[in-house]
Amino acid sequence: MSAQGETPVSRRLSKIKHIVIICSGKGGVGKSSVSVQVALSLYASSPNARVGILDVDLTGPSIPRMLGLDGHPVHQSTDGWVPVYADGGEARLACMSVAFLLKRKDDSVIWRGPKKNAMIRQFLSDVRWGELDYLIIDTPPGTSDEHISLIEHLSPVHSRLSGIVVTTPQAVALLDAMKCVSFTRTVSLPLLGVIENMSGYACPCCGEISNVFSTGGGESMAKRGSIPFLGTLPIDTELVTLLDAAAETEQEDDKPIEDVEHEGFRLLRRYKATSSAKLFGPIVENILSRLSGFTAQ
Ligand SMILES: Nc1ncnc2c1ncn2[C@@H]1O[C@H](COP(=O)(O)OP(=O)(O)OP(=O)(O)O)[C@@H](O)[C@H]1O
Ligand code: SF4
Repeated sequence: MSAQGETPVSRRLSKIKHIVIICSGKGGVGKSSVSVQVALSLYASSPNARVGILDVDLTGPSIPRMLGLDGHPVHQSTDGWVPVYADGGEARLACMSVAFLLKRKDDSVIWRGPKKNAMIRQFLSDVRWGELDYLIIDTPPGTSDEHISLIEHLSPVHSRLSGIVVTTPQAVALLDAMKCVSFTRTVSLPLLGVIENMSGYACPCCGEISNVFSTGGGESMAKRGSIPFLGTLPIDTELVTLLDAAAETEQEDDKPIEDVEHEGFRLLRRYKATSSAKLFGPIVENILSRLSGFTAQ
């Protein structure tokens, strides 16, 4: 750290207004899908919004696949790694993930803590994020090496840091979500709130929400823990179709992947008009209003 308290991370992230860490107690509750929806909704919230999404789920990176960016190379510039832009030349939605660094998309990452820590430091200090309104960070489930590294490296920019906990309504997920909340308290990470995912089922024909399993558990957990509740998301088949369509982008044999109009562009164009975006609307409103409160603090 320099005399002024600056670090390579704080210098690199100096033009980012809000950094939001998305976590979950349990795996498979939809944390990465929610991270993508937060990024897409913030991107769509204003024609000038600049958003970054950093995937630190190092052993199970799924953000590039969900954004239709699988297979895109990351370029090195004299000023560090250039992120992959989901919106091409507009450069308002930047993405970085270990998946971009793997030779093959089914290669596995088997790293111990120190190597993960070094990778996360590099993502924060060596990626040319530039000016962003929001940097969304998708993390692995639970509270692991990745979370501890993130919190440590981000400590110089703590005043711009906040978190969101994603859970499903089932008791076992809620118990793990509460452990995650307890971790955020231990490391003094202020929470924007809790999102309850897969809460009921949205009928693809009429949009009616049916409560096939339990619902409301996330909200009552938030109440009990005195944490803001950001909203519920139903099991949403349109979202799955949308993200799966993006994931299925195949590179045409005769074109370099940078020249292919990848599914990411189409996803961005389509997302705003989907019922998934409408379902996410109240949540992104709550996030924006909580973030404006953070700035005022
Ligand atoms: N609201 C939803 N409606 C329907 N399917 C969903 C919803 N949220 C997530 N899914 C699906 O559930 C699966 C798991 O989601 P996702 O990968 O986002 O979970 P995760 O919590 O990030 O998982 P991991 O533990 O692997 O990090 C994906 O196939 C995703 O498309
Ligand atoms: S919610 Fe309505 S449209 Fe959907 S399956 Fe049931 S009856 Fe049909």
